Parts: sequence; C-alpha cells; structure tokens
Amino acid sequence: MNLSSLIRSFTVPLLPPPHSIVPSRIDGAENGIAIECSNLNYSIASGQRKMLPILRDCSFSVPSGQLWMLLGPNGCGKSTLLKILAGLLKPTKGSLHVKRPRSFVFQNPDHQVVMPTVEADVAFGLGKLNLTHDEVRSKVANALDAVGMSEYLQRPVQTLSGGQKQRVAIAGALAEACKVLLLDELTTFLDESDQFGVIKAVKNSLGDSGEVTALWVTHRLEELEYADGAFYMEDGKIVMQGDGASILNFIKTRQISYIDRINR
Ligand SMILES: Nc1ncnc2c1ncn2[C@@H]1O[C@H](COP(=O)(O)OP(=O)(O)OP(=O)(O)O)[C@@H](O)[C@H]1O
Repeated sequence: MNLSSLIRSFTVPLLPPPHSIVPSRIDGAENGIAIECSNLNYSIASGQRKMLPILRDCSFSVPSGQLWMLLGPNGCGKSTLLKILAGLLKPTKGSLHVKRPRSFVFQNPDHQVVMPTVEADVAFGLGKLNLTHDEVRSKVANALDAVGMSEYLQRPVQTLSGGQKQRVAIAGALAEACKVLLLDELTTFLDESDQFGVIKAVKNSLGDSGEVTALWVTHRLEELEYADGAFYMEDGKIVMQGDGASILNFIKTRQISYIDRINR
C-alpha cells in the first residue's frame, strides 16, 4: 500500500489539490522530464515572527525513466525536499512539476504495509478504480513480478523482512501505475541482502519503458553505483549534481568527516 492510497482512504486530504500547490507550470516539464524544480524554498516559522530557512533555491530536474539519488549530511533537507515533491508539504517559494501519479515510500515500511497479506496490500489502492477481479489480480501479479515478490502473494505481511515489506510498498505504487517513486532512506536499517533486494526491485520497476522514475534518498554511498545521476545537498542547497561516480568523488574530497560518520 502506498501513502497516497492511505491518505485517500482514511483521511480527508491534508493539502489542497496538487494543481493548487504550484501556481505556475514549468515549461517543457513533460518533455522527457519527470521531476523539475525551480528555485524551491521552504521555511518554517521559528517564533518571534522569524522564518527558519530549510530549503534554499533548489533547482534541478530528473529525466523520465531514471533512478536518481539524493545525498547529504543529516538535517540538510533531503526528506523535506522529498515531502514537497510528494505534495505533503507546500513550498514557501518556487515552482515544481512532478509527473502523476507519484508515490512516497517511507523508511519504516510498517507505516504503509498494513493489510493482512501481500496480495491484499498491493491490491488496496486499486479498490477505487472499478476494476474486475481478474484485472486486479493481473495488476497485482505484474507489480509483484517487477519487485521480485511473485511467490509471496499469499504471505502474511508480518512474516516479511524489512526489505521485503519495502518491495511490497513499491509494488503497491506500481500497481496504481505510479509514474514517480519518491523513496526516503529505504535501506538505512536493512542488511546487505535486503538492501540490494530493494535496489534491484527499484531498478527493475523502472524497466525499459521510461514510464517510471525514482528519486532515492540515501546515506549509503555504495548505492551510488546504481544511480543514473545524483544530487548532493548541504544546508538546504543542492551544491553538486552529476553521475554517481562524480558525486562520490565530490563527497570524498568535500567532507571526509561525512564519510566517517555514515560508514561507521
Ligand atoms: N517541522 C519542523 N520544525 C522545525 N524544524 C524542522 C521541521 N522539519 C524539518 N526541520 C528541520 O529542517 C532540517 C532538515 O530536515 P530534514 O528531515 O529534511 O533533513 P534530512 O536531510 O532528511 O535529515 P536526515 O538525513 O537526518 O534524515 C533539519 O534541521 C530539521 O531539524
């Protein structure tokens, strides 16, 4: 199950409809670009009528069909940026375009994989689509196949590992024809085998169609080799973007202490 389904099913919308979040469209955003932001700012009130800037003039784009990663020290604003892209927070200033539907997957899968079985969880968001039983089964089967979980169809979700639950959450998004996956530190608490299971599932979900795009927040530098591109943030700003190797090199030369901290 993905966050959008949960919000739609159990709560009233937390924010105005997506089209009202962004007053202006970015020209050309549909031309092979899945995510595009221009001078995005986000500040919070910090008492005494002061505003505390969290994001400062973030501008970037992610091409359709690619896996991009977002890295940076604790507290630099990665999750905040992802939540804005998901429509969970409203930017203070700037404009953005994100292809729809989009799904946000949490670090802790227990927050969104909540139905009794894998099949029920992946099918949850399809309930609103007026599909036949066979259509639902087919969409669930295809989504589970994409994340390598076909044989887990009838499994109770509480018997899954953390990484398997992440893959079920991603399958829920894919079943709903999600175009953009926003993935927030999925692998932080996973062991190596679950970590690479989830990365492989995301890469496989992107496939060759160019239809699905993923933005992946991570602290684990070894994951950069799977990225088509990456951004590095500091203090609310995007200070570098490039391919995985150049970002890795940049981090190494920029912040030896950062490497020490996240690899300890
Ligand atoms: N509602 C809030 N009130 C006060 N400060 C906030 C709020 N939300 C975020 N912040 C602050 O904004 C900054 C960015 O937070 P964010 O969670 O986006 O960072 P992050 O890069 O994802 O960090 P981490 O890697 O530790 O998850 C942090 O300093 C955080 O304390």
